[in-house]
Amino acid sequence: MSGPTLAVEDLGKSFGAVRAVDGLSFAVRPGAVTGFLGPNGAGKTTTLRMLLGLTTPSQGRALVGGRPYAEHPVPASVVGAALEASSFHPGRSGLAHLEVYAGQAGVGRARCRELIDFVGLGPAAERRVGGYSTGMRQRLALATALLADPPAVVLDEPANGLDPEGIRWMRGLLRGFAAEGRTVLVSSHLLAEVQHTVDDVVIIARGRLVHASSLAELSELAEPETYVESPDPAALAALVGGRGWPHRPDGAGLVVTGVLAADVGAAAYAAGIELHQLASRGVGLEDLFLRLTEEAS
Ligand SMILES: Nc1ncnc2c1ncn2[C@@H]1O[C@H](COP(=O)(O)OP(=O)(O)OP(=O)(O)O)[C@@H](O)[C@H]1O
Repeated sequence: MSGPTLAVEDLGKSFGAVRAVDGLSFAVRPGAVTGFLGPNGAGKTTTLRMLLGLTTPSQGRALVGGRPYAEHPVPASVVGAALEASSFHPGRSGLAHLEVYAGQAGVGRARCRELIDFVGLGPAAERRVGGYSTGMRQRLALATALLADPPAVVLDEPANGLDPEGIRWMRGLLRGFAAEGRTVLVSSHLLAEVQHTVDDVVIIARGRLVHASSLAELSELAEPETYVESPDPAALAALVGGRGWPHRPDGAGLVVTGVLAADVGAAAYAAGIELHQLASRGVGLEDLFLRLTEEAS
């Protein structure tokens, strides 16, 4: 299976005075999981809604396999989407909900039963959705997205409400979809939440693109940090300052940025400075993510 490329080109959307999406361009390739990331209110949901033909762009276009979503003969068979897990009729059972959507997706009841089991809701299939937990609703939304076995999947904050086991399950599922060649786009406001799931990242803030690359390339931007502590803090400060290394005080020691622990240790040794602590503190990707999105604000 080879999924379609999802692309937005100079996409924009205003709600009155609010510029929710502002000249956004990026592409999402098949065969990979792409994380669509940004702080709350960055414009992720609005972008996904435009990609799925649910919101009309004020500018630019959103394309699925080279054409707008709505121009596909059976759009649900091209992209399966789960945008808002709360938009279920509370009085319907999970299975009945799936059956309502099965028609649109062109599939029968057997597929609904198969999917409800697949997402782990088998025992709750006949229960009213109104009594489902957030995690159960997420699973039901996912089952709905998968009805037509689509080659592309778009999920808005799919980890919300899932417990750690559920998150692991979701991760395995998405990795499996990508391995099959499908296009997988998942939004999140936390990079750490999807860090172990995604191959690529598209980061937005205030409706604008901040960064798009593979996760590996993003990781290279994260600078190493080294914590170092000496019984002679003045000598250590003089050494670090003399080398021109950016640093800041931290507790009894210093945090040196952009320099490996081995290099700090070697310099201290050469200068005859005793160290009591020397530790690498890789900058978390989350810090980098925060920096990138804050710089854009
Ligand atoms: N229908 C609407 N009418 C007015 N403003 C809207 C509407 N939809 C979104 N917005 C505004 O557009 C901006 C982007 O919202 P959007 O929901 O797309 O962000 P998001 O990145 O998905 O955020 P979150 O992670 O909080 O869901 C916000 O300022 C939001 O208040």
